[in-house]
Amino acid sequence: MRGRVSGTFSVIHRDASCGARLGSLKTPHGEIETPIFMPVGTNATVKAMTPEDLWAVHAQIILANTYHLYLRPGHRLVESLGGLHRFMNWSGPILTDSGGFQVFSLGELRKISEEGVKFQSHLDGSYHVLTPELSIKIQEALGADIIMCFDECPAATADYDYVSRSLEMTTRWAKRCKEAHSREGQQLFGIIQGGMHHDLRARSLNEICAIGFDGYALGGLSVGEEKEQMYGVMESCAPLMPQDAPRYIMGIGAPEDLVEAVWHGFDMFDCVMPTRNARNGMLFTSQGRINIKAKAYEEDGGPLDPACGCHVCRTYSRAYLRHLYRAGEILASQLNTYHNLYYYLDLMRRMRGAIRENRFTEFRRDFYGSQTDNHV
Ligand SMILES: O=c1nc[nH]c2cc3[nH]c(NCCN4CCCCC4)nc3cc12
Repeated sequence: MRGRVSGTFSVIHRDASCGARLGSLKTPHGEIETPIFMPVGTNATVKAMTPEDLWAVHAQIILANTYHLYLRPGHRLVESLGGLHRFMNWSGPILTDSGGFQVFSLGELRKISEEGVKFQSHLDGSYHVLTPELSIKIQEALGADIIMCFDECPAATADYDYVSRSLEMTTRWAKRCKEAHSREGQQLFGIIQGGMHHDLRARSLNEICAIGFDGYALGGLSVGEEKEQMYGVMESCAPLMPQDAPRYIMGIGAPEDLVEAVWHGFDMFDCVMPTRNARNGMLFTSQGRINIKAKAYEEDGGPLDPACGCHVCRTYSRAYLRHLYRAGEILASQLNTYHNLYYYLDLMRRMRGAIRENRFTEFRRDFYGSQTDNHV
């Protein structure tokens, strides 16, 4: 069992008007400025983006998934070829999710027990058992800079008693994960559960923090709950979480969710929204979301977002992006993804600037005013 990787995270500045803070997180593959958004690279690729594109949109750290890489191509193969960084030619930091959430969102015929989760692969129906120990060994073999404890994410509809019993097992699994983890320099984050119940959240938070990890994540969110419930959990948990460790909310989220979470004092985020929406023609702009396939853009020779400095907005017209999408061209996914990730990462950069200048509360107010969400 490894102790905490000391001295990797420091809070550089706090905005006195709210919970927002500027941080620095050191990893074996580089230093990360927080608050930060992590593009999702599930199968060892951020879909439609080359590593060069990721650097160009100022990505600092990306996420990959244990469940997917274990099933295909296999963590031992990736390890034998030099690890995930070498395999995908990404020299920056990587965080891997532990697989529990994906087993429940993708796996077939799952059976959960104290040992772990039995499931059938969604790829070929083969049978597998994912345990806390195996999840840690897979993530160590992949060589991620930050790895996550194996946990259970209860459905948003789970009742109080189920959520209570589930968080207790997640705590027992977290202890097993810490016991199994031995890779020097690799950070292990704990995951806090408890559903939408503030008393259960506090219990899970105290139990996970008592074990001691290099960072702490809120799990069990963005699973279909109302925004008010999500924001309520953020508000109740942030003040209870260690001040001197990174705070990560898994699966979050839309731009407005990121602004709200940073305001409460969270540091790290991941979500498929910018990349998945891009492939569906839903693009994020300074004026809100637009649907590029709308007829309104058929003859629009202007930039996707006049306020955006990205290569796509400086080079192509909305009419061209609409044409590519309607023609089913591969370039549509590439250009749309490039812009959406640039928008997300530039939003994080703008939030860091607002914190640095103690004006994050004003930033949050102005952001809500700007998002007309016209959905045209
Ligand atoms: O409790 C969790 N433990 C481990 N990993 C997780 C990943 C998660 N991802 C999400 N939500 C993803 C929601 N996303 C939003 C955009 C559309 C596709 C689904 N919640 C999560 C909770 C967990």
